[in-house]
Amino acid sequence: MSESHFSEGLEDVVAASSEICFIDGDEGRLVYRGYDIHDLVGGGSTFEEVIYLLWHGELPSAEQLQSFRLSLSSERALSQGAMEVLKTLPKTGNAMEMLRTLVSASGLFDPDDGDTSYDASVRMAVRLVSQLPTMVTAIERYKTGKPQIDPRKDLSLAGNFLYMLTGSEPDERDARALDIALILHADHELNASTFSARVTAATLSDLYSAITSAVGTLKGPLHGGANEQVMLMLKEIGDLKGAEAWITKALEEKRRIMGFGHRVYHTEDPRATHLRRMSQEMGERKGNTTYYEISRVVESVVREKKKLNPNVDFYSASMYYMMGIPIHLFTPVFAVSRISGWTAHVLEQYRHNRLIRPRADFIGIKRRDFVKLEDRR
Ligand SMILES: CC(=O)SCCNC(=O)CCNC(=O)[C@H](O)C(C)(C)COP(=O)(O)OP(=O)(O)OC[C@H]1O[C@@H](n2cnc3c(N)ncnc32)[C@H](O)[C@@H]1OP(=O)(O)O
Ligand SMILES: O=C([O-])CC(=O)C(=O)O
Repeated sequence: MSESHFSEGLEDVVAASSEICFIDGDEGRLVYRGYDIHDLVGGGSTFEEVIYLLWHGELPSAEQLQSFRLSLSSERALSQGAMEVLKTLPKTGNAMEMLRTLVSASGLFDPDDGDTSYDASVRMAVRLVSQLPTMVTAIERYKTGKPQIDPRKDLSLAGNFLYMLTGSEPDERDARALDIALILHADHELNASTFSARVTAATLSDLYSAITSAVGTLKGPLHGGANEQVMLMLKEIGDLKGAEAWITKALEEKRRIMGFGHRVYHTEDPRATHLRRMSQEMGERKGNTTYYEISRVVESVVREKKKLNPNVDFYSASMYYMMGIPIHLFTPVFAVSRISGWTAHVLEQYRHNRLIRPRADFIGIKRRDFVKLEDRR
């Protein structure tokens, strides 16, 4: 294979055709099924509407949305089997690893398990989107030794997540902020986790297997795991006074600054534009803008010295933190949103499937004479 065929990290390689999500990396546009995320957020769309849009290609009518919400909210409870599996996991375990395990285990308890039809996969997708928030909050309550809380059907997906996490009636403004964050994280074309879901689906493996692959891929700090690393960095910086010196030194030491840079965007990530404003608003409402202000200093130094823009993970970190979400749940919350995109992509893969199997640019030794064990030194 010649070198010209090879792109390190598959940069700019087109690996699938898709109708779901369009990114213009030069203009900084993110579009779900033709709708710009700025219009969805500004127009008062909801995460449930966006899930419907990603799956069906159209925004729902009021009637369709009502019945869609009902179908989602009636599938929120985890299976007894999945709850039993949770109890066997170490309480100190990494929350994303626990989520990956619960997703995988839930497949075995799904009533459609073993049914390889497309319709069964759609029913599984409904269950997964509905149950991921329950899995994440069940993990947190298990880790902290708190009693489990049954999901409520009358709340939005975002509101019910906050209710199950805290056990109290969610603040409407917090629920809407989370709802917007879920819209913003819902899909992003062939990002690493979606790609891994599609690779698994393309072998005609089941939806749970594909999503288990995706959760494992999202966990990494170069992908969804970056939001937790951002918050740990902001806490290490600690106060506004030392922020500029801290980040300048980190850049001098050639450290990778989490929450900055992107493979596709060469300009501001359009999601960061919303999340910057939301981080400020959340900080002001909760009476502490320190982490927002530190973030602004970090952003301005990284922009000036490295010409790198913040990505979706940078301002979501301080926004979630001020909302009271524990740092180790930031990436699981990303998964609560991205499950909508993952499932949309897996279903699209099933509809037009071909095995995904690239080649490697082999740089090892191609032929050697075998040496018997007794003759090796
Ligand atoms: C939801 C998401 O997945 S959004 C991304 C979340 N990940 C992060 O925030 C982690 C930090 N960012 C990064 O590591 C990268 O920008 C990535 C992984 C997102 C994209 O990386 P790539 O397109 O592969 O760029 P790559 O890693 O090759 O870096 C290119 C150059 O920019 C530099 N660079 C890129 N991002 C950063 C960063 N965040 N901090 C410091 N330098 C950086 C690299 O050091 C490299 O410099 P060099 O050529 O002098 O060695
Ligand atoms: O697209 C990517 O490579 C990463 C990203 O921003 C996302 O998954 O939201």
